[in-house]
Amino acid sequence: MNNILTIAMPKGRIFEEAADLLRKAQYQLPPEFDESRKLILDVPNEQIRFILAKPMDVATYVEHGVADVGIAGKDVMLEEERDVYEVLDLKISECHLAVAGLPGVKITDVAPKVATKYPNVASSYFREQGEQVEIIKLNGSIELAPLIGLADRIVDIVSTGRTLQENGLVELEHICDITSRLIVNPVSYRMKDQQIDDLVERLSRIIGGV
Ligand SMILES: Nc1ncnc2c1ncn2[C@@H]1O[C@H](COP(=O)(O)OP(=O)(O)OP(=O)(O)O)[C@@H](O)[C@H]1O
Ligand SMILES: O=P(O)(O)OC[C@H]1O[C@H](OP(=O)(O)OP(=O)(O)O)[C@H](O)[C@@H]1O
Repeated sequence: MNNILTIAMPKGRIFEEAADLLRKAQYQLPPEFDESRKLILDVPNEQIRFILAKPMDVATYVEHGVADVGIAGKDVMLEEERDVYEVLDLKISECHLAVAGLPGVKITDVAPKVATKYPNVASSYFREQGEQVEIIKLNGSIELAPLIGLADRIVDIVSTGRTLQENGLVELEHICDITSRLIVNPVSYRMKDQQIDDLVERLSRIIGGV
């Protein structure tokens, strides 16, 4: 194992907040970080490499050890059980998972349809509630499903509530709060303990506001 610490960064909406956190923790970031289309970026004269992945895939890179650490939403961690350590709540990209639907609709089906990007989270939530449902997996624009008659309800991320509101939907049940987490490959944690402890400590100081 080499001495370069590879950090898997999620592209998309977490990216900016995560990069800000690293900058505040005095990490030097690659000069072309914000505007490049490159997917592997090294920091000159530092033992750090960044890879840019889809948010849903970050834990896959970390689990397979091609990235030592990564930043992933708790929603992703709940949906796909991964053999990684979740070491720090970064308290960024705050949102929550909720059940939503059209207001005032009485569901009479034995197994109402639930559309979601999170089939495992949704299945276990309704199982715990003792409700039988049929899960329909979608990859985005989840709010469309009840509007067009594909599903009776949805399980999705809510942040400002704007998407629900503008589509005439209401939140019915709060499932859990979501933030982004720092995740670590178990072997890397043993082999690169100093670099990873340093990262955790520096980030903790920023998150804790010290
Ligand atoms: N509206 C939101 N507000 C705040 N955080 C969000 C919101 N939607 C998602 N998140 C968090 O950000 C993470 C990444 O979301 P993002 O939309 O960038 O990726 P994605 O869902 O894979 O989108 P896409 O498939 O369009 O790339 C999610 O896993 C979740 O933790
Ligand atoms: O409460 P709000 O602030 O409106 O945010 C919630 C929306 O954000 C996410 O969608 P995203 O923008 O990632 O698009 P998607 O439909 O492609 O998943 C999520 O799936 C909701 O649709």
